[in-house]
Amino acid sequence: MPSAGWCGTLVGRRGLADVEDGADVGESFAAWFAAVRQAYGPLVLGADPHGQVLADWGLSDDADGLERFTDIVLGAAAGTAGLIKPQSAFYERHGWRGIRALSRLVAAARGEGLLVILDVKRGDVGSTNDAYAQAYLGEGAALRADAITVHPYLGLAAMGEYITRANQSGGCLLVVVRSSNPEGRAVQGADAGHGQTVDQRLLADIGALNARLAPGGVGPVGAVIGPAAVEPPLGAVLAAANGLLLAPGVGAQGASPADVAATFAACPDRVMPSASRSLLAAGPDVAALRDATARLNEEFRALL
Ligand SMILES: O=c1ccn([C@@H]2O[C@H](COP(=O)(O)O)[C@@H](O)[C@H]2O)c(=O)[nH]1
Repeated sequence: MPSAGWCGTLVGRRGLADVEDGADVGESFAAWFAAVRQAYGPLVLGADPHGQVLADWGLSDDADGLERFTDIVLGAAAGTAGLIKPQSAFYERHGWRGIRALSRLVAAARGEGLLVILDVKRGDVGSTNDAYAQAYLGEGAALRADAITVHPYLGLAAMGEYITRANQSGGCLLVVVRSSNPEGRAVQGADAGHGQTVDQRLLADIGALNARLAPGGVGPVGAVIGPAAVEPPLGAVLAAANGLLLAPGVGAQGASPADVAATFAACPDRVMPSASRSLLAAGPDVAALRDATARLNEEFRALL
């Protein structure tokens, strides 16, 4: 799929898959992430049109406001960041018009060569997961993203269609393993037997999946891990998962770039730190938002 290119640096996407120096970035999300990380840094710009953000930007909290929000965020992200993460909830609350705005954002961002992580946190029984997977991942998906987030409470084994589609289309499935909010600990830190907590067990299972799908490489199944010093530390288990790691909670929820570096010291090159409200506070001026994004990306680049 041809893309508009960013400042002449990254000139293609999966399918064309070229970078300036002629290296082949390959077909996978992981390969494309490695390329954008090198070009811009690992930061994910969170595109969350909270009511408060829209108000602060002088936009209406309706579909028109979402469309304007989309133009500003796209203008700031293109050429500054390699990844964008819209949170579906903030679009869904405006019904079909909100979904239309989200669809335009996702398609336009992908067209600009950005990797789009749609934070939609699905997860159901297998037959319903199949339908969600058809909606978001792979060729012909109605709202096609490069990656989506899912909850594993109904079992990783029920997620076959997400994984197949992500793997076949160069996408990524991001499983919520250790969330950024403290309320998640009661479940995520529970004893899963064999001396493992639930989050450790999930990472081990993700590692087994990736070992089968991408032996020796970074596989299509990743994890969502909050960047906080929480017991037990995940360290080597994170590295052994052999997947990409989305780290939300930077800024507004209190995590700093140093916290991210400490949490992911075992595999810094696989982390995708994400910030929404703290970055959006720099808007609505496109140049100011772009500068804030570029600065945070540089900070992460120096640490990870
Ligand atoms: O554990 C998680 C998983 C996802 N999120 C999402 O990330 C952003 C955070 O926004 P900030 O404004 O940077 O706090 C939001 O979309 C959450 O749904 C998370 O925070 N924690």
